[in-house]
Amino acid sequence: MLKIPKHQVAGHKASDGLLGPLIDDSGRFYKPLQSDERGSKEVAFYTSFSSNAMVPEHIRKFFPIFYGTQLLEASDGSGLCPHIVLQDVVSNLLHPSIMDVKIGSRTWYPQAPEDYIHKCLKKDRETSSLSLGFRISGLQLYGSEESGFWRPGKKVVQNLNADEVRVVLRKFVSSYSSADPNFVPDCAFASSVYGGSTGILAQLLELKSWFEDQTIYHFNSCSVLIVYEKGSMLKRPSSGAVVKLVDFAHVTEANGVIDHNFLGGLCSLIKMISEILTSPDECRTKNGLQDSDKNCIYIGDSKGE
Ligand SMILES: O=P(O)(O)O[C@@H]1[C@@H](OP(=O)(O)O)[C@H](OP(=O)(O)O)[C@H](O)[C@H](OP(=O)(O)O)[C@H]1OP(=O)(O)O
Ligand SMILES: Nc1ncnc2c1ncn2[C@@H]1O[C@H](COP(=O)(O)OP(=O)(O)O)[C@@H](O)[C@H]1O
Repeated sequence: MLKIPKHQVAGHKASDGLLGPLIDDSGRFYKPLQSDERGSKEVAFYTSFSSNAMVPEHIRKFFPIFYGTQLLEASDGSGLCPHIVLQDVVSNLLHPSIMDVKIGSRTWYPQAPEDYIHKCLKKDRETSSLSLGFRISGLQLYGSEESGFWRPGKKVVQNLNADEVRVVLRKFVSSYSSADPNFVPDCAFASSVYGGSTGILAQLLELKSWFEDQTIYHFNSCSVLIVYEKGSMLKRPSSGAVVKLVDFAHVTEANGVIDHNFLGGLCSLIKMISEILTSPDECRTKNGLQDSDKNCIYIGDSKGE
């Protein structure tokens, strides 16, 4: 049976009669094709990517598996609508902590209509995209059985400045997560989630080495999803943290040109995560009290939509 995903952190959502993705119990994620060219462009990307022999095999793990398209009853009640059928990358997780990081200081693509470029430019300027080369588009952090999930509002998350983004990347791997403004990130899981030979940093570096070479696609406005199961982390120190790329509605052909925009944003994210690994204690003062100026950035709760 199709249902609304519980763990979707950004993008168009299926609720209140709106068109959005659906999932089922078999581990598939059904993303409806938007009525303009965005849907068909995303299908075209997945079709091209799936059969492109120039894409190295080890890079495919960074993309959800593509199972074609399927006509399904749309979530908004408008009737049958084609959906892109994808691997649901969080289907095997009970308490996933998820971060959607939109990569690139520029989220528009050169051939886009002028009004669309203006809309994107405005968002890029008002968020950390311009200063950092990426912005957090959506976030959910699992705290504990008692506190459940912390899902700061979409606009609040997107409008974080560079310093606030730094703190959120620390909170993402901390043992406690909440909207409490006094919450000081302890980075307790930094080494097991971000670090290690298979952790997030290693995966991002592997992806980066491909982006240093690949001149097939420009991944405009595409996101890196960072996911790990915190529930199990509380019991055993193995996070199974993964990086997946999502949202290919604005991918364009690279025509032999490096995707500098994506590569630059990726390098910036890598640098920030590396810094957390080299100084995980930065958020704690020597006597254990919080440094309220620097570390206790309150990023609101789920009412901030
Ligand atoms: O707010 P809007 O109306 O610009 O909505 C954005 C969408 O534009 P649309 O309205 O469909 O043309 C926009 O769609 P496109 O990327 O332009 O296809 C995104 O869904 C964006 O969400 P996110 O930044 O990817 O998480 C959406 O942004 P947020 O709602 O997350 O700000
Ligand atoms: N394959 C997937 N499996 C699980 N969740 C996904 C998948 N693709 C996207 N999502 C979730 O949906 C959100 C929005 O996806 P996205 O493709 O960016 O949609 P939109 O085009 O509406 O912006 C992501 O932040 C993530 O939470």
